[in-house]
Amino acid sequence: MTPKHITVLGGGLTGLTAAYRLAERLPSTQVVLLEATQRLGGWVDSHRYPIQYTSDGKDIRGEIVLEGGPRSIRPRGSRGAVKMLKLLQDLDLEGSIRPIPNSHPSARNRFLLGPSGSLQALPSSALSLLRSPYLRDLLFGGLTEPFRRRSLVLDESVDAFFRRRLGPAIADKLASAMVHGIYAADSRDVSLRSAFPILHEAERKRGSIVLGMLLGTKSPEEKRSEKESWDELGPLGKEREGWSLYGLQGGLGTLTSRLAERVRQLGVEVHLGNPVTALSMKDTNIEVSTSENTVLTSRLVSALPPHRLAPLVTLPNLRSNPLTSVGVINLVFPLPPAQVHPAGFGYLIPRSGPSQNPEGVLGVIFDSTALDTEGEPPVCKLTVMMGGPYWSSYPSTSGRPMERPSNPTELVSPALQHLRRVFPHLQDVEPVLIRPKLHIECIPTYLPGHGGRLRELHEAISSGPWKHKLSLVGSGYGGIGVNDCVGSAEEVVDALAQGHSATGLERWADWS
Ligand SMILES: C=Cc1c2[nH]c(c1C)Cc1[nH]c(c(CCC(=O)O)c1C)Cc1[nH]c(c(C)c1CCC(=O)O)Cc1[nH]c(c(C)c1C=C)C2
Repeated sequence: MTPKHITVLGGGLTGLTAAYRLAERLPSTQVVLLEATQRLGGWVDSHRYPIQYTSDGKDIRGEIVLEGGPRSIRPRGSRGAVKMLKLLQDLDLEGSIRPIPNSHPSARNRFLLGPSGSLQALPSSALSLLRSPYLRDLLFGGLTEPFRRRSLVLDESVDAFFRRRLGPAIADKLASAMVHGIYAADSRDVSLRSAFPILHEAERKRGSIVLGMLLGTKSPEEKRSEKESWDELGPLGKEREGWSLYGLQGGLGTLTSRLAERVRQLGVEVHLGNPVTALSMKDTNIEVSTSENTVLTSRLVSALPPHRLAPLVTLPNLRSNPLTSVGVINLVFPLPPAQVHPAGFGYLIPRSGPSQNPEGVLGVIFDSTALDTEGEPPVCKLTVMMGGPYWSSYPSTSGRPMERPSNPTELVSPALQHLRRVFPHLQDVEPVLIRPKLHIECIPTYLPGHGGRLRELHEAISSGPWKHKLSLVGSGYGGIGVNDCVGSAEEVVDALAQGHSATGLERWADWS
């Protein structure tokens, strides 16, 4: 039966996608969207800024886009990748897609910051591997990896997995940096199976990562259904094969703004500044109390981070994962990027001690060459990402807790200090624009055992008072990427629109 009334909790990308699809696919259902803050869009944070400076006696003016949160989207890899492109098509945003081709410097040139403070290119081809400082570690790790024994443990940390299969050098240098760049967390804390399921599957099915990558891990049925869903996108499904990543004109905020617009056009009741204070059952309905009013609803779709839902419901495992906080500092220098850094995506910094990395920086993005900046003045845009595991000791593996600043402006001086050490050319150049942001508890750290805990949560919803009433979506559960978030919302709405019930956690029902 079609629910009469559905309330979506949380107005970030996931909640907006859920509200939009519900309103579109269930036109006779009243959809309400409750957002605690005064703004829709969540961690997506794109802004346009005017820029003006003088260079060689010339007055330079223009506008630039800065991203304080996620900035690019992968056109492959996760279940949500195809759903994201379909969403962009349905929102008439196909023309705003700015692809980064596979041949673009940002796809090919990715760096690690070495212990001596110099940039080391990550190999992107067989030839570049031969010149890579990681040649020995990668060759030794890669050649011996297929002969290493499988683990009997159900889940382990990313660090333990890489150490076991590829040796300590790869675990310390590459894996720790990769986890900094995605989870802003310590690789010793993050579950391999939840964060990189493809690597877990490669070992389980082929006994080796190398063989898994060479031979693949998907069944013919899985490959066929994946191909069918890409084909449904029409020519775009083919075009995206040539892309490494894509952005959107105006930044990812273009997507959340369009969603917000459509949600309102479709008649969704949007309440801002309205945090939920209590949830309780009233016969077959749920009473949702907020600081302002009370709504009686037949179903809830929660896009809240699990720890925010935890005080409102009696369900297990909602507080099991810690969250990391990240300092994101956008800096704009009045110089052409080529005078500062090599063209490329940016660099990540492996786990390092206070003498090498006193500021606790995780990585730096070369925004001017990482994404399409057509039409912008020739400035050098850099984003310094800092904090994460260096600001927390949970579960105490980082070993060097630094105090998290309380005010974003405190991030500026360490970010500049770091950049001027790596790029001495910036020593005497003042930025023309600085935008520091402190994202408190923005990314969940999926600890080992996360999948098993999601199974318990799924069972608790399916068998208790929340049965047929509550769906969970968003980055707290099945993936932190923008594709994952959109994918989770789409899957739940698909089920509801077909008259099924969905906890949103069905994928974990058979986790063992
Ligand atoms: C606020 C900081 C974020 C950090 N990680 C994420 C955010 C929002 C989430 C994230 N970052 C990446 C992925 C994987 C790709 C995906 O599924 O979308 C996720 C989920 C990869 C990534 N990391 C950085 C960029 C620019 C990208 C996208 C490009 C790519 O996939 O190759 C840079 C970066 N992000 C963080 C740090 C510390 C960092 C350092 C340079 C944390």
